[in-house]
Amino acid sequence: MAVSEVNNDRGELRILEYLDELRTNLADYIAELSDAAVKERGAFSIALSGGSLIHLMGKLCEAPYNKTVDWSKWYIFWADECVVAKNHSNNNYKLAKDDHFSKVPIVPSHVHPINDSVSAEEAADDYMFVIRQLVKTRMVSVSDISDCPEFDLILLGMGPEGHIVSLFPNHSALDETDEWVTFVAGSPKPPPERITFTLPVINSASNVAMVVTSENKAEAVHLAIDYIGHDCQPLPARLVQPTKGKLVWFLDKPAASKLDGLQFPK
Ligand SMILES: O=C1O[C@H](COP(=O)(O)O)[C@@H](O)[C@H](O)[C@H]1O
Repeated sequence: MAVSEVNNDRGELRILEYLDELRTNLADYIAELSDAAVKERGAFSIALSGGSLIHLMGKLCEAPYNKTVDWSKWYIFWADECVVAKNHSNNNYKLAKDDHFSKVPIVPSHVHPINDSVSAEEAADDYMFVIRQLVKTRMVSVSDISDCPEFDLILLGMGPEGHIVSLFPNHSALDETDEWVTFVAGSPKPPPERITFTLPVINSASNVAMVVTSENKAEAVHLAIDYIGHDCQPLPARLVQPTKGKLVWFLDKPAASKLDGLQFPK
């Protein structure tokens, strides 16, 4: 059973009782956005995070989506990446490829992993350059209100302390407004070196999905959605506020359990 409610300030909330329902709902959502973007402009630009999100989008490799989605029009990016080799278990590209993209007919040249053979700082610069080329050819749109790329969809997970991509609470990378991609050294969650989209890029996307499951994230979900106090720094997840785009939260019941005023039908 699903509770779907719109919270004007913090986007649309889709709360699913069972993980299997969440997986189907998420696959439907991604497939619909892909269809719409391909119809409108002939391409679908999607940026992924790592972690549990990748397993939760697994239904896209199954029927009917494996046959109905126009994979040849997908352009795939990573919203964050650990600075480790591509065959390392912490590599977000490897996770997505093993679980997902090796199973559907994506065009290999449309897949844009982060360079793993240079330093974190160089990898961030290099990735900005890659995205800039795709913006020039309009495979990635450009925002008309910032000079940022406007991805059709950015998929985000969230850590139990409210971090998104590799933007951690109270970290200076949260304040980065000049660069599209930045690097993080000494990440509180291993591995220590990462590269990440910055908030202006996330907030310039046409669609942003926050996909969060399990009870250990319930407090951070509450703070990111309900909390309006001014006495402390907001969680990174609360700073996800697309300027013109649409924000949708996909939550399971345990992750949503601390939301104010939430009632599941009996
Ligand atoms: O460090 C990271 O963690 C978040 C959340 O991961 P999860 O496994 O708890 O869902 C992930 O979205 C991000 O890409 C990753 O770098």
